[in-house]
Amino acid sequence: MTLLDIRGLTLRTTDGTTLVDDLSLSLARGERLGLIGESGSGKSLTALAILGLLPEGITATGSIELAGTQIVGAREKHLTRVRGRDAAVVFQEPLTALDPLMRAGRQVAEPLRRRRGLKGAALRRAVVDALEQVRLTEPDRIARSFPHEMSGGQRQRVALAMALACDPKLLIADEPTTALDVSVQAEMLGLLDTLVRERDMAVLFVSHDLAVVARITDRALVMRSGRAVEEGALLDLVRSPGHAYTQALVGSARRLESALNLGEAR
Ligand SMILES: Nc1ncnc2c1ncn2[C@@H]1O[C@H](COP(=O)(O)OP(=O)(O)OP(=O)(O)O)[C@@H](O)[C@H]1O
Repeated sequence: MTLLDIRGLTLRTTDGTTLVDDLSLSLARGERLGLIGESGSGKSLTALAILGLLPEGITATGSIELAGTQIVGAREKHLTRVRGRDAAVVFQEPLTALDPLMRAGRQVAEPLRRRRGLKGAALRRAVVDALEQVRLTEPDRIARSFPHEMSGGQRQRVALAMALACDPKLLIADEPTTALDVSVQAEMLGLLDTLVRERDMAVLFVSHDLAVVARITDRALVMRSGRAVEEGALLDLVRSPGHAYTQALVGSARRLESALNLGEAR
């Protein structure tokens, strides 16, 4: 069953510049897709458009149907219902999602309270549970900490806990590990893979790094200058890129060998 269906999505600035041009893609429940392309190719804007979170001055035309709701042109009231329940996002920089002045526990509590109507002791238990699920040791201490008192990896886990809190059908991960150092990055990708598998969630994984995408998904769409240039199985894209741009991406993938090995192991 189709969960996300994007048809002819075009994103333009008010001065008429086209940033994403006639993009179409679809994702079934539980399915995973990588969105690959170099910086500026339109990946993040596409991810934001799915949640109706486009920045001021950028307008969308075309269609984005998410779990039966048309997102393009939807009222904020409808979008609020969709966010968290149907789709949630984890960004590259967890500080985008986290309020620097609020303890982590309160931030994780917010979606749980709003969506599940939990309060008091039940809410406190759910917060600790959510922090444990993202494998944060000492969840009680983390719950009492402010973002600046945590490591980058811990902050990203808290952001992931918030995104997962309402059990969304689709998790959009926009370069969620790029800001982390390599060993923390590998751990985070492993965790993401496990949590999403356990929950049977669909994933749209945005990255410029083929090796990273290969850890999470085996199908990808390649974007260049706002357009989809190629889509297919990651292994096929790596082994026989049909488009010169994909070829260049593959050529520049520093850890191509590991991408292939991981792809084969899946
Ligand atoms: N608020 C904005 N107003 C005008 N142009 C924007 C805005 N946000 C992004 N853009 C432009 O839209 C294009 C696509 O940006 P987008 O952030 O989607 O790319 P990306 O592929 O995600 O790149 P990165 O990996 O660097 O995040 C870029 O040319 C960018 O400069």
